[in-house]
Amino acid sequence: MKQVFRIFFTAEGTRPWAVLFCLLLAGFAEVISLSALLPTIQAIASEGTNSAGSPAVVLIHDFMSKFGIAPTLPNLVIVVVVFFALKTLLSFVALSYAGIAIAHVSTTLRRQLISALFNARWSYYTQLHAGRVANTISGDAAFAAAAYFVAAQVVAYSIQGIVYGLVAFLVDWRLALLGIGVGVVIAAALNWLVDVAKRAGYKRADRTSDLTKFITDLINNIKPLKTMNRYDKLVAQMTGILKRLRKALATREVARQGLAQGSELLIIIALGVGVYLAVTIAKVSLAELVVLGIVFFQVLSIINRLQKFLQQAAENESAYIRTEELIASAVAARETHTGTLPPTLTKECRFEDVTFAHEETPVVRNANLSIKVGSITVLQGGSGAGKTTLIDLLIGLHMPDSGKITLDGVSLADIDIKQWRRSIGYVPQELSLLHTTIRDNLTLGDTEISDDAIKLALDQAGASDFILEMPRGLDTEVGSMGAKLSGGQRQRIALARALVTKPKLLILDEVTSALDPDTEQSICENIAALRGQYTTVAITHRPAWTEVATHLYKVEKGSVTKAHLPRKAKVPTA
Ligand SMILES: Nc1ncnc2c1ncn2[C@@H]1O[C@H](COP(=O)(O)OP(=O)(O)OP(=O)(O)O)[C@@H](O)[C@H]1O
Repeated sequence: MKQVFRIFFTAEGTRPWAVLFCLLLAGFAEVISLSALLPTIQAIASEGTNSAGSPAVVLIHDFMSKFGIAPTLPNLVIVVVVFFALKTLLSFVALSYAGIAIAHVSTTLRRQLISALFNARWSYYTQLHAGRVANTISGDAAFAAAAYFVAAQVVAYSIQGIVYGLVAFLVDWRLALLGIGVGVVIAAALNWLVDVAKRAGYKRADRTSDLTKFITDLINNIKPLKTMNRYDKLVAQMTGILKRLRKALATREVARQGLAQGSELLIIIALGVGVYLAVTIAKVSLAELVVLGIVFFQVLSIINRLQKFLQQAAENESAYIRTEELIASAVAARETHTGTLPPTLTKECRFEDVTFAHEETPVVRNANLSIKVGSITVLQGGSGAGKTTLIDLLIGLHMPDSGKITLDGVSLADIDIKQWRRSIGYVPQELSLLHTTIRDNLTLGDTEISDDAIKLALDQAGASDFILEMPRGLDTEVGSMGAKLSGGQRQRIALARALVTKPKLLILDEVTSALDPDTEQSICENIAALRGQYTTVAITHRPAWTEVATHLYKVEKGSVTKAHLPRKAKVPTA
């Protein structure tokens, strides 16, 4: 219940106080309308002034006399109808607004999540599961918005419940107390079903997330799994998750039905007992009995609906909480670069005694190296030696634990890191393309990149020929993660993507590992011909690269040493 109210009052951009104000006004209108009902029925039944002393009748008489309206039957009927219509209109406005705000809530949550994710530091992504993000963006955010709407309904019905309770007090306080007592007993008796639904809601959210994470992993690894026909054990694990999800859904449904049927039964019993006590013990008049009957029935059905909405809110609350948790974790992992200086690269990038550890494990130890502008610097070393980590430090994805990295003598810590990254062209080791066209993979949505720039980058990356042979050329769809292309074609498109913005620094991590020697040779020569224009750092063991390299460093267990080039760099004349 606490969470439900928190969601209603804190969901961004939903104007909870305006909604609450409308609902309170609606409640006030309903008190007037219902209070006018008692003298109206008395007048119709010609019961005279039997209940003239009832607080409800006093209230309505006072109210009407304030406005100079005589308490005649037609006037009373008008008050009942007008104020009931007013209540309906205000409730309609408040709940319609809350309904419209659903889209706003889900959009806001999604926007917050996307923004937080893209501003998080690199180490956060290494733990983040793509499936969880996909599940939250597509599913949980929508459920979370539903949680907000249901929370608004809970608030609306809570106010209505209070209003009816108040009217019951105005008619006959003893019976009102009895009715409210019965309502509380019914609510308490069935509350465990709300808890059951809440637990089922959390299980549903977690199992759905597990399922999405699992299936995302399987699809990403589908080729080896299918090739080796080894997916059956993993699919069996997924069946386990499906079973648990089905159980959570079944529990939720049983709890829902139990609540619906159970509360109906208890309401009928309570009404029967209430009418009997009202007639035999309290000896209320017919008019009072009718009004109390209406009020009781309404109070009990409000409790019924309130519990139903509370149950729904409890089910959906899990999605809201999980979405908030993911946003909070991404916000907590926000990159904390404070540098503001514009990056320049006219002389060199330097590593000065740089040390870095992943968690507790040292990966880079007192590294010193210099990447001269216009050079082709090759890093070589065994697997796990720390080459990619050195590059990640240069990009600013990690910050050194000690020592510093400088650009033209200025510490990277003082440089505007986003601007620095805008001047880097990067081809990662594990490359994967976006599921769109070749053109979109090159421009990455930047409409200012011209077709001429694209053509030049493709030529430099040795990708023009095979694209020209494709019937749809640049508009060819590359498939999921680029699966419709060969490994070498993907590498060349990734290289063209890095070159298309004419970066200051070109970082190539095993960029030609999937290419035949001739294609690799021609790419190396292209890069060598561009030596004056680009500063290139390449992680590679391929001889074609050492032939064009101007500097060579060996990386072993995180230590960097300068090495001699096997032979003088062969630099073709441009
Ligand atoms: N995010 C991380 N968290 C913890 N340890 C990591 C992380 N990334 C890399 N490592 C560890 O750091 C070490 C260096 O990894 P790195 O990727 O820099 O090696 P590499 O020289 O590029 O290897 P390869 O040639 O195989 O790609 C490895 O032992 C690796 O397990």
